[in-house]
Amino acid sequence: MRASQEDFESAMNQVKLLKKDPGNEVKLRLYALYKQATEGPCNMPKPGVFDFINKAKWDAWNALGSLPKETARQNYVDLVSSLTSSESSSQVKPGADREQQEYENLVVTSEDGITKIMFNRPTRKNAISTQMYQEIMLALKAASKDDSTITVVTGNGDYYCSGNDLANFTDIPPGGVEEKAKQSAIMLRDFVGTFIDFPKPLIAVVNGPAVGISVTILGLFDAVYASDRATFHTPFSHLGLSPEGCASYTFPKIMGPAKATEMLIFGKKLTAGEACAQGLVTEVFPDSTFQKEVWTRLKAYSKLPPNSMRISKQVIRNMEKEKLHAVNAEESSVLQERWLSDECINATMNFLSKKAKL
Ligand SMILES: CCCCCCCCCCC/C=C/C(=O)SCCNC(=O)CCNC(=O)[C@H](O)C(C)(C)COP(=O)(O)OP(=O)(O)OC[C@H]1O[C@@H](n2cnc3c(N)ncnc32)[C@H](O)[C@@H]1OP(=O)(O)O
Repeated sequence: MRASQEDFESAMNQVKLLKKDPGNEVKLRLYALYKQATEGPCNMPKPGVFDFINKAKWDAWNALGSLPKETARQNYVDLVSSLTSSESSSQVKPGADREQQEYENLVVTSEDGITKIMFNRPTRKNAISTQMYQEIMLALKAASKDDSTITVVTGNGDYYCSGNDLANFTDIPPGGVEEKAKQSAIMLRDFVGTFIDFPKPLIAVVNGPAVGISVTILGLFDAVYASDRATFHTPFSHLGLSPEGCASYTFPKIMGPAKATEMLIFGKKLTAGEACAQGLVTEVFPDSTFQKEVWTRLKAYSKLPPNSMRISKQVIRNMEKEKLHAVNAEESSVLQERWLSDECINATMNFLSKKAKL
């Protein structure tokens, strides 16, 4: 069942009762979802650049694109529910393993045996900044030790994730671009390694389009549920790059070398249905019932015996671990060179100077 008007109104009241300020990103998200749910797609003229507050609100609302009113209403109710439950769980067990760490770019909640890690930069289509890579690693490490039985990764807003934040290329340290490439290769290897070693069932709830590294690492998840609005795009050649996230190994295994070539070399964008037919996605749901159906199923899975699930995952995955770490190291080292290539620098500059989009 979808969130009713009554659920929506009750969520609006609960927001007023929040004890803790949820922070500007979340408040903007609530504003945008409220406007989308009540008025539909953004219909206001874009405020001037110096009208900071209204520009931020406009950006947040506009970022929701053509998200249907009902989905926005549901997402609003879900977001409020995650805020209120994180407040009440920290009241019930302060200082215990349910304690929530503060993240700037993620919303992490733990409820019903499920830890949910939600990418939370909707105005940037959830692009992964350097800080966000670190936060995702921290959140996964915490989830591996908490008392939840399964861990879910999802996105806030109309996108699941638009991949690496291309602005990461502009933050060059005193050691120069070579030093930046070296540090980035280490960070990338650690980031992907955290997924390879994750001990519990790891599930992606792909709520919208997914790009780049957010697609490649899906090969390291245990199940991938997608809305029929989701697409899967790895435009590495267009960006002068090469695959990461172990996709050079997992994708040919999952879908066969020819289909993997179309995605990883030619940058073919797959619909959710195509990705499911090729084995990258477990199941596709209509967007209108996506959240409801997926979370009902996940709640049922989270009640299965946790040790049995962990051990089964080990049995399924452990034989591959050594190979996956070797692939990860090789992909990261190849990328370290690629980032310094003219092909990559030109593609990134074209995007950042707004001359190109995917
Ligand atoms: C020296 C070496 C340093 C290396 C550091 C790297 C570290 C690890 C790297 C790991 C390897 C990962 C590889 C990848 O993930 S490759 C994929 C990269 N992603 C992209 O190329 C996507 C780029 N974005 C787009 O093409 C479009 O934004 C998109 C199609 C996703 C959406 O288009 P739409 O028109 O719907 O929305 P907007 O473009 O208006 O987006 C809203 C604002 O968000 C900004 N945005 C979106 N995605 C990104 C992104 N990936 N990086 C940076 N910014 C992004 C977009 O620019 C808009 O901003 P403005 O409102 O300011 O215009």
